[in-house]
Amino acid sequence: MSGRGVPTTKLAANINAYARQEAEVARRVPDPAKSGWALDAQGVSIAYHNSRTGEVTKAVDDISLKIAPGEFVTVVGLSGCGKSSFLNAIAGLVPITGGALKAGGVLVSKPGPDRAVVFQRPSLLPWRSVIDNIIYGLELQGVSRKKARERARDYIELVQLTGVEHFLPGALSGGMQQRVNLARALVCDPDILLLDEPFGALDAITRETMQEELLRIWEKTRKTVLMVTHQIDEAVLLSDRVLVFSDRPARIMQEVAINIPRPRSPEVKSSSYFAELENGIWDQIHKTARRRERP
Ligand SMILES: Nc1ncnc2c1ncn2[C@@H]1O[C@H](COP(=O)(O)OP(=O)(O)OP(=O)(O)O)[C@@H](O)[C@H]1O
Repeated sequence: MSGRGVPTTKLAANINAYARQEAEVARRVPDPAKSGWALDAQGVSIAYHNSRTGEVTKAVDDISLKIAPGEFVTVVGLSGCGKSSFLNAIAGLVPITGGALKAGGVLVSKPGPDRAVVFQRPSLLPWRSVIDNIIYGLELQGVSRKKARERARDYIELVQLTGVEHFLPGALSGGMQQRVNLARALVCDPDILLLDEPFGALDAITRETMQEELLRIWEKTRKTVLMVTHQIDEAVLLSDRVLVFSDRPARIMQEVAINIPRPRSPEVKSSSYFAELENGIWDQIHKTARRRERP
């Protein structure tokens, strides 16, 4: 890093932040070192190069982050700061241009069944029934339709779609379609679940229901989750840690440990501790927004 001309003070601050993250995770997660890190990002940078104009857009700058197996980590930040770029890089959909990114100890170079992504829009195949949408990924992996359908039953129950499994997606509400999307991701039994504003397209009431559902599903599956959201209360309710990204190019500006006992229910939102966490995160985001507004 020093070879790239990073000032010593900046380097020390990065190393300290990284060490703090590691210590914090180690405190809350029983033994991450034994099973290895679910995600290990070291100095990750992402830049987009427009071959037509020659313009380079730096989206992510020097992000270091370790996520332990079974942790639920959420990223928040201003629109366009680089959140999805970081998530897409972990998914193997966007190449990193600096640093190193490992999932389950293996360098990420392309998408893989160990990482499943749920986007804001369900993008279901309209001609396939609910169950056949859920098993699509399994079929692509070579699992027979019979076996895939058997495996899908548990997940249909988990996301509470029993009774509508033979419906076409067009007959489902937005919330139900997103349940299908979640089941489709979970049925492949990924090590990491990447959620990019999964409830961003839903109305407020459905979103609250889905947050509760995700809490319940996470309790049952204990998947490692990295989620991007614009909803600060959603981030606090669901996560073990919330990362506040700076404005573009994104860096980790603040890391907030959410020490609310689990299992959690939405009632925790009315506690003063919840409000304190939420307000602290909002303050950071507002500061960044004000900086962006300045000419
Ligand atoms: N494929 C791409 N090619 C060029 N620039 C891109 C590409 N994808 C994203 N960008 C740019 O990178 C920056 C970060 O985008 P990104 O989508 O990661 O931000 P975000 O924080 O997820 O935004 P939002 O919250 O609005 O979804 C933006 O300036 C965006 O225009």
